[in-house]
Amino acid sequence: MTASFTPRHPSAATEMEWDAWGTADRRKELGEGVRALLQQALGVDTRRAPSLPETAVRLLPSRLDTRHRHSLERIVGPGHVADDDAARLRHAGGKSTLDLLRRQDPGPQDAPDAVVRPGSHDEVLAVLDYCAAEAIAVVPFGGGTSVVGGLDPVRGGFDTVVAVDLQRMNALTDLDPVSGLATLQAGATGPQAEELLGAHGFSLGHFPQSFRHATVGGFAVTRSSGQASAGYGRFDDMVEHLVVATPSGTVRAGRAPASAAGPDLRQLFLGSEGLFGIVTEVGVRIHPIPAAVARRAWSFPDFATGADALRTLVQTGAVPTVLRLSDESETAVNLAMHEHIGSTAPTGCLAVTTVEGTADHVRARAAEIDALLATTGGTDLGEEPARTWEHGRFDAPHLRDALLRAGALAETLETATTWSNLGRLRTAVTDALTASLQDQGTPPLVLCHISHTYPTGASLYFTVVCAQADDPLTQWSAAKRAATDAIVTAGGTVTHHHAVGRDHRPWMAEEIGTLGTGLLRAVKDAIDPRGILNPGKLLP
Ligand SMILES: Cc1cc2nc3c(=O)[nH]c(=O)nc-3n(C[C@H](O)[C@H](O)[C@H](O)COP(=O)(O)OP(=O)(O)OC[C@H]3O[C@@H](n4cnc5c(N)ncnc54)[C@H](O)[C@@H]3O)c2cc1C
Repeated sequence: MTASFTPRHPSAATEMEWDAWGTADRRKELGEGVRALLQQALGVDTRRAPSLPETAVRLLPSRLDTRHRHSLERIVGPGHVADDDAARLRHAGGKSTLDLLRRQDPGPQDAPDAVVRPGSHDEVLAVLDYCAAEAIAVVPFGGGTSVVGGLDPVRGGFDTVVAVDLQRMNALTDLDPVSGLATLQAGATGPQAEELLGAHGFSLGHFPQSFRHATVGGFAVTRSSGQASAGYGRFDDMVEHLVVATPSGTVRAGRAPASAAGPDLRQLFLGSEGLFGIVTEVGVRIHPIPAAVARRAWSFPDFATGADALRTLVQTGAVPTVLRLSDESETAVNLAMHEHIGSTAPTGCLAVTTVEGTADHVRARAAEIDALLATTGGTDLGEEPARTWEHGRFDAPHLRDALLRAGALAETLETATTWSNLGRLRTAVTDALTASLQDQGTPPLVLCHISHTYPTGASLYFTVVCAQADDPLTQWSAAKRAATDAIVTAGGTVTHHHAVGRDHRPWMAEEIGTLGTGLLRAVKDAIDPRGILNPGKLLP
């Protein structure tokens, strides 16, 4: 701890809608033109029933008995244990399309029996101690943005399950500007972290699409990757230390700037998805707020040429802060949504680069990047399309809500592989999604982009839109299963940044092998011998 630092809390976070992404003030509706297009091109029945009001949803009754309620209140304080239906419904799952469809079920829906909101590391420890002693399952809850079923209230053989929500733990507790290090409590959301660091002239540089609501602890335990990952790295690259409350005590993992004192314990907790403990504090590398930003958009004649250009950039070391490439379909859809891009952009594949830093760094690096992309098949589209992308980059999930309300099925999935395998994997996943949904009578539109790049490979992010079938949960589950099987067969990872949760769990043994899952199971048994933490997720 830096001697003179006084911990600071940020402004309050905004709470998401119970049945949609984000807050109501950002809600979007589809224009008549888009609805007509969905009807004509995909056969979407845009006159489907309107969404269910909250008053029509029934939950299974809470099983938290009065004794447990009073005991938990004694630990976290009165007012910080909620077992009313409004709180339980808002903690019943994450924000995948399956989650949002499940919220439309009049019920009875399953939900955690109560929501517990501790205010300190010691309170988290005491809650875990109590739950282990009383055999109560615990689902750690950050921002509630999981898209892989990581927050499902799985009881795992226990009678009672509680969500432990970290929203009260959102302070900046330490800052070392000389070393470029900050310590944040795990419940700070993306905007709260930026507000706290921004007051000191720093930024975290982590901007996933879920930035507005996801938390620092959630980023760590899901190994999140933000849109500026080319420049600032994945979240797991940024973590200097973690403090974790477990049913067996406290673990502090990691030491700056580096250490050779045995295996790196941080790696056990990064990606642990709440199975090994509750992360209460995250020490992160921070950056001065950039003095300058250069933005540029490019058009490539096809995806293969564009991907090759990105590879050349990354392997040459001329890496921008943001680097992304949309395929032909995604570019065409974006053009349809933003007519002003369409007036200047040729068809093909849109790429966006931004470079951040000091004015001199930005000028030199942008010139290097521009020269490389111009000689690798890119046509310079100027700054405007890149600005348009940046402006709307956190809003796409609202479009998904509007599509779902209009009778379309819309969902995303992601993977990563080596550069040499990228084309094969993209084709395999696109074909699997198309075949599965076509067979179900709902031919899809499949869009793809690259948004995270490495010297050895890149991620692929797919967006799927089609008409909703009568049972959209079964429809999407079948398509997702086909896509994940194709990913595994074609040599991709089951997840590049969304994590495993409940949805990718059936493929975990193929991903890391049976000895690998056995090793993780042994760690779990050592830390959480009663198995109360997040049952039914990550480990098969
Ligand atoms: C619209 C949308 C866009 C997204 N875009 C991106 C993206 O660009 N990049 C990306 O990486 N991800 C993205 N995601 C996925 C999601 O936002 C990330 O997985 C995020 O890191 C989760 O953080 P959270 O605070 O919301 O965690 P939650 O969703 O609350 O929890 C996720 C998992 O972590 C566990 N957990 C949460 N906090 C803790 C803690 N402190 N200690 C232990 N366990 C904990 C939970 O039990 C759960 O299993 C997106 C999701 C949505 C809905």
